Amino acid sequence: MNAMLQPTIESTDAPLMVRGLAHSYEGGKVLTGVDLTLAPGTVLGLIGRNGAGKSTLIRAMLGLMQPLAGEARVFGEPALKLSDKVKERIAYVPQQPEALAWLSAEQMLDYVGRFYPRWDAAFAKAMLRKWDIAPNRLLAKLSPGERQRVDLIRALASQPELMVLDEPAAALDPVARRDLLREIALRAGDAGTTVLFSTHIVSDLERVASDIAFLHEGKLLLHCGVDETKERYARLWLPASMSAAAPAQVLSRHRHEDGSLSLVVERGAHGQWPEATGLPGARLDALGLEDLFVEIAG
Ligand SMILES: Nc1ncnc2c1ncn2[C@@H]1O[C@H](COP(=O)(O)OP(=O)(O)OP(=O)(O)O)[C@@H](O)[C@H]1O
Repeated sequence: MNAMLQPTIESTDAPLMVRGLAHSYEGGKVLTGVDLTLAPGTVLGLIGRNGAGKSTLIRAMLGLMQPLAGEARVFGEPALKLSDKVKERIAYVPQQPEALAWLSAEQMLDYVGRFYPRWDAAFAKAMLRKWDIAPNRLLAKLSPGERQRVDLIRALASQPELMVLDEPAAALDPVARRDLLREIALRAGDAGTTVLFSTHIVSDLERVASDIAFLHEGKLLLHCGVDETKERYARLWLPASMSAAAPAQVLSRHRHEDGSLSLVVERGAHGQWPEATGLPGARLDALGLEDLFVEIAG
């Protein structure tokens, strides 16, 4: 094989790796060429507007659906043909868990636990108590938030090397959400668990994620360290008289009624801001994560 075409060690061993992932539904294109490699121990927060394609990306990454194009690998194996050995190392919690709804919470956890060599039955029991789930209640009779809690307990108790959570906090109350974030941080810190979770809640990202990726218009933007975003991106405001000097490469561009421009700009390879930031009358503002997303997606 041509050395140039050989995959790097990083991409072949990565807990998750996708290249050129593209998918469309009847309504149109959702993913238009997504590349992502998750290094071991990363806690990646995937953010994007409703309908941006986060669930589709997650499902394609894990081989739960076949994308129209592209490649997805989990611990080096093709996602669509994962061996049982790799499946044991993964826990996935969908946005709306529905599986095994005819079992009680305790029955489901006992049953599923048999498939995981590192299953922590004591943890599962303790979490059911802590999160007020009656062990003998049927999953089908639980509220969406309770159902989501049971599935999160399942994921955590399996002590996976890779945990993928699709909007895990969506139906959780603030106390359970805080517990979950603490568990994620603990697992990532102590056991080096790799985590990917999608969310709309920027403060959750700031609390627990090491990295963020923003899914927008079918592509991943801003895939970088959470702390890095504040250093790397800013809002440049240019008065109308200077708008012709706006840089061509920007992440977003809004023209105001008075002709002035607001642009989200990025530092160059050597850490420099675009030249236009030095123009008389130009203003560069720092952006918090939430503002950054609103500027780009709004
Ligand atoms: N099975 C399907 N058939 C047709 N369209 C679909 C299907 N699944 C998703 N879509 C559409 O694809 C787009 C992306 O959906 P997806 O659920 O991946 O987005 P999301 O970012 O997870 O959204 P949300 O944040 O609202 O959960 C949406 O417009 C959705 O309506």
